[in-house]
Amino acid sequence: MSLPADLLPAVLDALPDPLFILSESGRYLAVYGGNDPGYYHDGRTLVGQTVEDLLPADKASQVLDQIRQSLSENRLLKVEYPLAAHEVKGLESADGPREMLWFEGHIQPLAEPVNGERAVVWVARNITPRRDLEEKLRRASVIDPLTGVFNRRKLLEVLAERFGEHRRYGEPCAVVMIDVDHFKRVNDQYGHSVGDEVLIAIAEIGRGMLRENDLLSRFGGEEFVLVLPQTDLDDARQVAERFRRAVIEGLATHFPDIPPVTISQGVAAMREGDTSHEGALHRADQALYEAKRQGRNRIV
Ligand SMILES: Nc1nc2c(ncn2[C@@H]2O[C@H](COP(=O)(O)OP(=O)(O)OP(=O)(O)O)[C@@H](O)[C@H]2O)c(=O)[nH]1
Repeated sequence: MSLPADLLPAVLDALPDPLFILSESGRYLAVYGGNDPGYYHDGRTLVGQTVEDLLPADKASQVLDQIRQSLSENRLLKVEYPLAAHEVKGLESADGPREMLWFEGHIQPLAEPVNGERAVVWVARNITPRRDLEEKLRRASVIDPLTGVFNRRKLLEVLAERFGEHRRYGEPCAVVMIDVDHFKRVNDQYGHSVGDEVLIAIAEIGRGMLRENDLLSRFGGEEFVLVLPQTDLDDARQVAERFRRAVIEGLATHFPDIPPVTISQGVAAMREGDTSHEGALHRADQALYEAKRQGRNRIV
């Protein structure tokens, strides 16, 4: 059984995702489907105009390139791109989502020219929820959920990168290992949730005082690691000292009812002879151990 031919326009209009017929020169020749304003704006007003008339210059030129690529390779081309209604002339106040959306475009050359010009069928699917989820997962894979600073996995990734730069270009890089002193007592006397809040506060204090390229990470438990690119041992020691003071002051303000909480820190720098990033990390860990041994609340 085949569908009656006169049903075809209704079918095209019922397509869940919008379908554009675009000429090689970027003119919207027809628009079908995509009628749900929860996902799409009504694109019928675009017909007759070109992508250069309607889109910001960089996006228009990207669309033209993609149309030409699909035509010249004569194949289905899949692309992903962000676009917001306010970027498309004529759609600024149309019904539909207002935020920046992500689309997956499927571009297929048409077998026949239209008005003497080659053309493509461009189906645009709103994939914003999927992109949002991907972004959340990407963040979750590198962020410590309690404190919001980077996790150990990201730390090791960045340290390896920095070590590469150190070995190739001699870029200095310092590592500071930080451990909360007598943290078990905080947990035991004031409860685990107060302990958690102390860790969150330390992370916040750290984030507030670091440079953009510095990386603060939670190594595990009550241990944090700072990576300081372009920093030698002396400068790193000064950063650690500022951090030590900031933590004491910050925690005293946040938690006036608990005795002062301090941190011990081990500082090390990448150096010649290191065969991996593990070298500086290991020395920082040993220095931290020594700081604890010497009585805590100090930097070695
Ligand atoms: N609240 C809280 N406590 C944690 C977390 N992770 C680890 N801890 C606690 O951190 C404490 C670490 O204790 P220890 O390794 O004995 O060290 P410390 O008491 O800090 O003593 P020093 O390091 O020797 O100064 C343990 O009580 C752990 O349960 C966490 O995510 N939240």
